[in-house]
Amino acid sequence: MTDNRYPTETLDVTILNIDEKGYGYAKHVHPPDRGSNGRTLHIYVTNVVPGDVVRVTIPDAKGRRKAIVTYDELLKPGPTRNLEIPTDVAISGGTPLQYMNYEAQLEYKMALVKNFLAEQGFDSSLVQPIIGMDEPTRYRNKMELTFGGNGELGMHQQGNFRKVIDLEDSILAPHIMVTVKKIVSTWQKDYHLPGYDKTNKTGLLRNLLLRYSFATKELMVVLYATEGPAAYQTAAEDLTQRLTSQFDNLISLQWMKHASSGERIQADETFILHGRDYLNDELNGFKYRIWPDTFFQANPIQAEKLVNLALEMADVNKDMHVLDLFCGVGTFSLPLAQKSKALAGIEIVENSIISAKRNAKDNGLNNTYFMTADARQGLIDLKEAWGHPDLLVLDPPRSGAGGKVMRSIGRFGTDKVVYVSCSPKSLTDDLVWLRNFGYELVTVQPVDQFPHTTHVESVALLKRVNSKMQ
Ligand SMILES: C[S@@+](CC[C@H](N)C(=O)[O-])C[C@H]1O[C@@H](n2cnc3c(N)ncnc32)[C@H](O)[C@@H]1O
Repeated sequence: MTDNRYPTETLDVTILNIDEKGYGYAKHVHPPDRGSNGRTLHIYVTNVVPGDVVRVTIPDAKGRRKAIVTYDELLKPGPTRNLEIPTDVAISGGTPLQYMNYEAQLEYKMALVKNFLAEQGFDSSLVQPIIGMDEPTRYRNKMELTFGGNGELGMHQQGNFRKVIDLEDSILAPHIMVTVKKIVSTWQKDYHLPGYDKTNKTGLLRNLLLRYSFATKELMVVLYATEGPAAYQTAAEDLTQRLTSQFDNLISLQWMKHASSGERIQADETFILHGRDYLNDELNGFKYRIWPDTFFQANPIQAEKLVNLALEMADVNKDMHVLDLFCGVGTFSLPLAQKSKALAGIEIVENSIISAKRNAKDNGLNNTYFMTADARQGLIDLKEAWGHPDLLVLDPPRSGAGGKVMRSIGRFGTDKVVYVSCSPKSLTDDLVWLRNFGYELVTVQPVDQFPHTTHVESVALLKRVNSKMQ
């Protein structure tokens, strides 16, 4: 029911800045009157850049303090707007910065890293100029698409997890993935297969995972559905035919049953429709086997730079024992092992450790020791099983390592720590812990791992300057 005291208002506002989630911020102070008492309305707008003047429609404007909206009309573009991108393109949650020119995106990310560190009293001049991409498009080796309830196949709308925007094309996806997407969408329509409706929890098709190795050219296609393929035999065979006839490099086509209502993409049962269940990839000259659920760096061009930076900061030699905490399938471990005396890796996902061991073997490395464990417990057990490292490299998930793990690292007391982070906020929080244990921040190198998104990766080097224990 509409509240007549607070009618819908149309406002022309100027975007002041872009927040850390990619929303443009504008504010509107209502003129003092009976309805609002001069109250400020904070407006968060999608698809904008700083300085844009946009017209927005806000329901119940005077009754709110905050509104998240998409603009109706761009009245004047801001100075950093990339005018080559059409302004009427609906934007998915994946690329909130795509309307900003690339130089400005890099500046925005530099400022994020510097500001988070400065807020906690670190010297922001230690932050080196960000390393961007020469060609910042179509860089992803993995795309996870979602089927919507109305025949869409694409990405979630920014700020609305229930709405899927059909993906005609994506600035992030290699052309081959866009072609696969089109074939799968046509196939879905031809067989009238319903997409999964998250609200009613009905429908068949849930997600489409695409992996493509730029190095080996191998292509993997994985379909997630609420049922297995048995009742859809003809459709499944035809999908196989459509894809294999188009792509000689399709080395894996899998149908995964995912029956539970949980949002996280997962497989209760695997059905291989074509080829094998993994893909071969390469990074920094090392070979990796990647399964559908294996974590692997998604931008290989920037990931190679990241690994090289970590190696440079680590400055390892053949006398050193190195620990790679949160090691995954060994992206940092293998290059570190090649240059050191011995390397240990700790990781919580058992399949990743199985894969890391195999990857070490496939690459002829025999000085590695991999352990499936939670980071904190792993640090305790490692000393017993393997000894004390000279250097610790860590690459935790976006949420950071957290206080308990950082305190354990502080007590562990290696002379040098190389911290690879995908969130400047959690990096800063974790570095505060290390500072309390007598570590000094030497340098921070941001890397733009994901152009057009708000994410920024950083590699930080820390040295222990006193052994003060907390
Ligand atoms: C950002 S990824 C880095 C992986 C690896 N360094 C790479 O580049 O491929 C973070 C890794 O931490 C692992 N992880 C998450 N929580 C963990 C925990 N509590 N203990 C150990 N590993 C954990 C994840 O499974 C994931 O492989």
